Amino acid sequence: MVTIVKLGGSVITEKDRPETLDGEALAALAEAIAAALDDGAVEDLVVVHGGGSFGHHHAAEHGVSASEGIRDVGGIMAVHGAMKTLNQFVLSRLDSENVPAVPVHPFSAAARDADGDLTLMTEQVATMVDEGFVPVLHGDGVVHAGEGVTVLSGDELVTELASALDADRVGLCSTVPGVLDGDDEVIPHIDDFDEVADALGASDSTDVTGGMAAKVRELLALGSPAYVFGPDAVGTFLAGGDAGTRIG
Ligand SMILES: Nc1ncnc2c1ncn2[C@@H]1O[C@H](COP(=O)(O)OP(=O)(O)OP(=O)(O)O)[C@@H](O)[C@H]1O
Ligand SMILES: C=C(C)CCOP(=O)(O)O
Repeated sequence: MVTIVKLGGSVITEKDRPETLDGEALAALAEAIAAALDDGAVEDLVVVHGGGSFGHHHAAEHGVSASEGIRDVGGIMAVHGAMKTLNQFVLSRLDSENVPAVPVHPFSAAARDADGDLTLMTEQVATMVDEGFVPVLHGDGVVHAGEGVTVLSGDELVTELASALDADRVGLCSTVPGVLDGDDEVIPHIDDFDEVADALGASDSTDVTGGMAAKVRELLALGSPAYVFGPDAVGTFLAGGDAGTRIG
């Protein structure tokens, strides 16, 4: 019974201030994860986190996105280094809650072909889970045939991992309480992109990977239901309840 949860970069960082952590938000999420593992609500857990003001700031500055690559090693390392720093904060916060969290840096475990299709190594993630660890992956740079290095979003990692590990539950925790309609009400269920396309926009802050529209698209492509919810609902999601918007 594998659960995958993505901690949105816009939740765990102050997205409009470069390389600024939202320590309180991260601590609350780490506590909720620890509680769900302690009381057995979740058995096998994989955590992914986004870029927030660590990844997206450097990606925008160096002109790299999920489709436009760069070859300048200084720029590549600025993005990757910032993401490793954020990953260290997440690991350390989970460790303080006694969650057995270990890192996986996707830069060294993934590649895109010339069409942009991703290959991600997942054997190590599966073995970590089998051995009782909680792997923590993150949005990163990825080597891309013909482009140099492009951005690999945490959302894309979530969908890859969900199929590879045959996940039972997938959740994206963002700043919003769910996917919102034109009146800012949470849409309880989405099973068709076109029905909600008009309401789906980009991110409010610097984000090179596409905001809510890209998330909904990726999650609809999954075989299993996925949820988009706000930080207050992470416990409900981990406990197996309906949180925010169900997609698929
Ligand atoms: N219809 C919509 N419903 C909800 N949010 C929307 C909608 N359209 C656009 N958004 C924007 O999408 C944002 C969520 O996407 P974003 O990629 O910024 O979040 P994240 O995954 O938490 O961050 P990161 O990409 O850094 O991990 C919301 O904060 C909001 O600004
Ligand atoms: C910008 C980088 C490096 C990470 C993007 O991951 P996301 O925040 O999940 O879209």
